[in-house]
Amino acid sequence: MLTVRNLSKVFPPDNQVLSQISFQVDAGEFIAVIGSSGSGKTTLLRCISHQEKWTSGQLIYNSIDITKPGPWDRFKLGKDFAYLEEKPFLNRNKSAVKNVLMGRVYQAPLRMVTGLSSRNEKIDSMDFLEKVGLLDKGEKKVGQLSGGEQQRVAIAKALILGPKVLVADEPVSGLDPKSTEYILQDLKSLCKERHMSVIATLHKVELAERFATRIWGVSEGRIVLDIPARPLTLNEKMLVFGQI
Ligand SMILES: Nc1ncnc2c1ncn2[C@@H]1O[C@H](COP(=O)(O)OP(=O)(O)OP(=O)(O)O)[C@@H](O)[C@H]1O
Repeated sequence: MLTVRNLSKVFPPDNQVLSQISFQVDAGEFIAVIGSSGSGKTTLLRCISHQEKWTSGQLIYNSIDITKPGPWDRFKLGKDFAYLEEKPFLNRNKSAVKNVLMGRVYQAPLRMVTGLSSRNEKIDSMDFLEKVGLLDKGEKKVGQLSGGEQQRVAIAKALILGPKVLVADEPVSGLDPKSTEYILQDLKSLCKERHMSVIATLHKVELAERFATRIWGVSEGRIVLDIPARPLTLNEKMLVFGQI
């Protein structure tokens, strides 16, 4: 479904952050990306989701080369790829339902500007909030929700366009164990039930081992480990993190 060949990224003037990365992602995979701070995980995710320009390499999505997307490809990418930043932008003064609807900006830009939404759109938005266990908080202002709840609103917002690929940078960083469990379980179910692919950085190895279907270990801008998810051996941890 998604193929990357020889992705390299150099930040000017000469900071080579990713080197010759290649991989293939199938529908329904939940890939956890682990690695030390500064190894290039965020840059990799930003490149995959076209948040960052590639220095070289090729990106093929469903047999189409989208390395340098034109306007139509960009529109399609906006629908099929969702990028969830570590600190996603949410409007704290608007309700959870309204925030989720803002994820529809591609489909109804004018309505999003005017702030009006139809009854059906509201129901759609509530459906997605229900999926992340937040239906009862739909009318609350986002600023009044906990960090974990806000993250779940951001996930619902990312999901409302029905993406095929969700790229998430540290979706559970700073969250308590219960919210962490809830969100990762959610993502896992979405992969299984909707055949969505998730590529997410996770700072704790045991979370990657428990929830993902595949683990990538990134070190110095390369994927040095690519295995079906299972408990890592000490050698594998050393390969990814160096001396531990
Ligand atoms: N916009 C940028 N301009 C220049 N250098 C950058 C830029 N973004 C990232 N880098 C550099 O790329 C390297 C990798 O950063 P990246 O954020 O991808 O690492 P990471 O593995 O996600 O780290 P962390 O776990 O701490 O978030 C770092 O040395 C960083 O300074």
